[in-house]
Amino acid sequence: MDNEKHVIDYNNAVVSIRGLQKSFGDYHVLRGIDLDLYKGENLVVLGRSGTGKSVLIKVISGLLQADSGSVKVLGKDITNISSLELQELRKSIGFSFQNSALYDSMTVRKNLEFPLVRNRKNLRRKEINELVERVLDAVGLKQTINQMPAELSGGQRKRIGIARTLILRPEIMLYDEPTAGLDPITSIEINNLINRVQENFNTSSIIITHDLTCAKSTGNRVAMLLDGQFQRQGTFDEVFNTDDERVKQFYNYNFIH
Ligand SMILES: Nc1ncnc2c1ncn2[C@@H]1O[C@H](COP(=O)(O)OP(=O)(O)OP(=O)(O)O)[C@@H](O)[C@H]1O
Repeated sequence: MDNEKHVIDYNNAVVSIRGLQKSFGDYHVLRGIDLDLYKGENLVVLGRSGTGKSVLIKVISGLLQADSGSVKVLGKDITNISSLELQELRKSIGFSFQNSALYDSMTVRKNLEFPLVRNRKNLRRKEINELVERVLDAVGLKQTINQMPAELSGGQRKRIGIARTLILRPEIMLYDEPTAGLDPITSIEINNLINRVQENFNTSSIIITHDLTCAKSTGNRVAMLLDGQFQRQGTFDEVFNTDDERVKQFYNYNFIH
């Protein structure tokens, strides 16, 4: 882990999106998205089911192509680069999937080694072992190194999934529903982990969630997708301090505590 003090640089956008549009057939999902993710910040993206939150982070990570608009990631417009450049850029982006995406037939150690063996081919065995132990320590699960995913709880699997993403030291982390399907106490552990990752790995993150406790405890800023656009952005309190019925309804249905 890095010991340097974590700071958010609001003059430096690591992701900068303007006028992003994305449709599937007649369904116009993203209708002119403008969004900045600043260096070192945790930005929470909220929105009802089906509003396009996952589509947005798939576009940012190059898994889906935008129809129009610009999507700059670490200074490069990914709508306008070669597939080789995109491949290179994607090494700086960590994607934490909703289902943790672990390989069931591999131990925790092998799961964590997998991205290293694939992406950093000249590492020595000792270096691989050290990197694996370091990320396991960062997520507080050193004792699980020889276990199989099936032997872990849902919260532990989630943490191993995050560790596997962190092992390549991404500059940008994209978390898709990090607390989905977890009980409230395990969810709080994941929220704390997201904050520790921000502090200790100096990441800039987009966190997609329905969980307003997660949004409140991890988000330096919150952006809410409404009708295909970010119509509200600001601190948690700024976003929800409104008479907009759509926002009030979202709050009332999603806030547990
Ligand atoms: N590859 C695809 N092909 C066709 N339609 C798609 C595709 N991906 C997403 N969609 C549609 O785009 C819309 C937005 O999907 P998305 O998964 O981004 O929603 P979401 O906001 O992440 O929802 P949830 O909170 O339920 O995960 C949905 O109606 C979905 O069916």
